[in-house]
Amino acid sequence: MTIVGVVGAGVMGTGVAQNLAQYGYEIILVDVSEEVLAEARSVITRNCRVSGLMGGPALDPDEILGRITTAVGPDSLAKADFVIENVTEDWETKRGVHIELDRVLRPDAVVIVNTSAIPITRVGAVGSHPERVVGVHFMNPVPAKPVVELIPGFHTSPEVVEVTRQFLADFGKKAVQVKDASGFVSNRVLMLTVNEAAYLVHEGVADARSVDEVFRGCFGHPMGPLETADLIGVDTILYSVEVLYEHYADSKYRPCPLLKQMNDAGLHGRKTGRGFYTYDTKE
Ligand SMILES: NC(=O)c1ccc[n+]([C@@H]2O[C@H](COP(=O)([O-])OP(=O)(O)OC[C@H]3O[C@@H](n4cnc5c(N)ncnc54)[C@H](O)[C@@H]3O)[C@@H](O)[C@H]2O)c1
Repeated sequence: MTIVGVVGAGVMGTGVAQNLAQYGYEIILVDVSEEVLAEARSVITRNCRVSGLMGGPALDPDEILGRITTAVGPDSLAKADFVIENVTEDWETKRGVHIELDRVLRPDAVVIVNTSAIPITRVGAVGSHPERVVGVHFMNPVPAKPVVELIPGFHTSPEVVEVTRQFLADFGKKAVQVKDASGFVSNRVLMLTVNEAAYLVHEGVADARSVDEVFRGCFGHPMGPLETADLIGVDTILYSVEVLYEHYADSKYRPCPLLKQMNDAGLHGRKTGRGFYTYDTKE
């Protein structure tokens, strides 16, 4: 039985854990506190209940949660074959977690980094086995998105890339391999778009609803950029734009002040019930 550690039980970690559990994997889901893990279990329960209604498979929450063990801190990951790290998009946080993972994991465990924009080579350099560190940029919501970006770092071994590609295929994900450049393919474009859309609201050119309506109505996008920001998390958008700005030292990635203010005010989007739009968090 393949054991998968999932580190970070936020928007992405809960999606990754649920999706793997749907395929019968045994999951150890790790975060910083019992409170966060309890909330993660309720999010997974809620998402399983609505899965069938949203066009996904009908899921029994008890069966899915029965395959997910939760733990505070990384020590229980010593037996994991794969670890998927999904912690906050902040370099010092990711760095601290990878130092810990390097300490507890078996040397042959594969370490998958789920990040919006942080270069995989930079993460690999934190531990003593950069050859087993590989990037996988999952899309949100994870169970509903069949394609991911697969990103080898400078030192990632070809064997680890192939083992990861197969592991992804085994839970229904097609991997598009891209090179290790901050933001990869998807977020070099998406984060610029969302950041510029936030500037339109910040400058009073249009309100959020009008911005999104232009993208949906004129271009046929299923969601506008600001609805997408709320789905991703306004905090994660800001952190990702900051990573791009710092990495490329290019002013085209200058973060919109409105994103900073919303982040400070706790308007993080769907996960906090309010972002560019307001949500019923019990949905
Ligand atoms: N939200 C998206 O749409 C999306 C899509 C693709 C990739 N990503 C990337 O996935 C990663 C996670 O994003 P998210 O949206 O789930 O963020 P999130 O803020 O929803 O969740 C992050 C989780 O990490 C936890 N965490 C922080 N420090 C930790 C530590 N030391 N040990 C264990 N857990 C810790 C937090 O408590 C939180 O539960 C980020 O790198 C992000 O850029 C996000």
